[in-house]
Amino acid sequence: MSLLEVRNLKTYFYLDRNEYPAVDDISFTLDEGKTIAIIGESGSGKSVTSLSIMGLVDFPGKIIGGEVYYRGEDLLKKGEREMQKIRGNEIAMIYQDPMSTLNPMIKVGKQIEEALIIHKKATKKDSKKIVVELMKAVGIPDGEERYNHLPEQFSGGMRQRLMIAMAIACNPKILIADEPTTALDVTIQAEILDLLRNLRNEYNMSIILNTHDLGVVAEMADEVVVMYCGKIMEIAPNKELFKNPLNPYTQKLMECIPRIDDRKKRLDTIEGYVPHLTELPKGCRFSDRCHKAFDRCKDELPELKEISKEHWSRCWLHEVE
Ligand SMILES: Nc1ncnc2c1ncn2[C@@H]1O[C@H](COP(=O)(O)OP(=O)(O)OP(=O)(O)O)[C@@H](O)[C@H]1O
Repeated sequence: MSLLEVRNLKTYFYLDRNEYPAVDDISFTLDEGKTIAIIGESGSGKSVTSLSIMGLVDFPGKIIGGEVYYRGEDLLKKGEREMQKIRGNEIAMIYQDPMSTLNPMIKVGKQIEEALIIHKKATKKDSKKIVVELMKAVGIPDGEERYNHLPEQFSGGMRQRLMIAMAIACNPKILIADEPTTALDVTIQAEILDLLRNLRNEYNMSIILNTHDLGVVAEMADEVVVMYCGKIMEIAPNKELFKNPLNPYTQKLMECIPRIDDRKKRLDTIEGYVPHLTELPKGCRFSDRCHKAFDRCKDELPELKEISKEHWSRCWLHEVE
């Protein structure tokens, strides 16, 4: 049994009496100790997928179908109380902007401690010791002293480390990292990725990594899910995907991989733009921008099919090749 199994998940937004399929019937599994990367341009549904797993989708969004099995139990059937026990404790999330998680008015040590006191019923004395250890584990020395500092006294990279310390405080089985390095400069990005990799190995965590950055994917992921406009376009093991991208969308993303001397360039250089959910093409969602599209692509949505072992792709080209 996989640690996490997302099955036919559908999360739609409801605006002006219309429904918009932000996440549209997606399935994937995550095994213990593994990292799955979800990639795709802005608006493809990566964050909404993560929020759906965490039970954090708010109005006007709604999960309207599917299952999210964690250790065999469907999280979508759990009430808010049960989900509060799971969030932070079993599945934790880090975001692009640490200040969305850190309270600017509260000492950082206290903030990291909170989860330990709530979920692990740790005493004040024990928890302070654990917090100092956690700070050390994420690369913040002098924890005893820095425990009492406010978030503003830390640099951007250090705040990211604090957020990671908060996320791993209860030793979660799954860490969801939503664009964890996008806002950081290149050297700090590399340090944070190293940290995540080390923590994954040390704590035997599984990671769901949302990113635009294929360089990050190549270094971190065991498996890759490529999303576009709410649909999975391709899934494959990491090496296989980079060696043999089957879907024209993935191929285009790969063409946009920044060169080593230009790492900051992001993946938004495919010609055209991601259609808004209000104006999705009738057929394949990528058909308007696809260099290989033909008539059928404009009219009918292809299924996601296993083209070779563990390598799935959604494209009519596979039927004619
Ligand atoms: N609160 C909301 N109300 C309406 N639509 C929303 C809301 N949140 C997300 N969406 C829509 O859902 C779709 C998926 O958004 P999502 O944030 O998951 O994309 P993403 O792949 O994570 O993009 P990014 O890389 O920019 O974070 C987008 O079309 C977005 O406009």
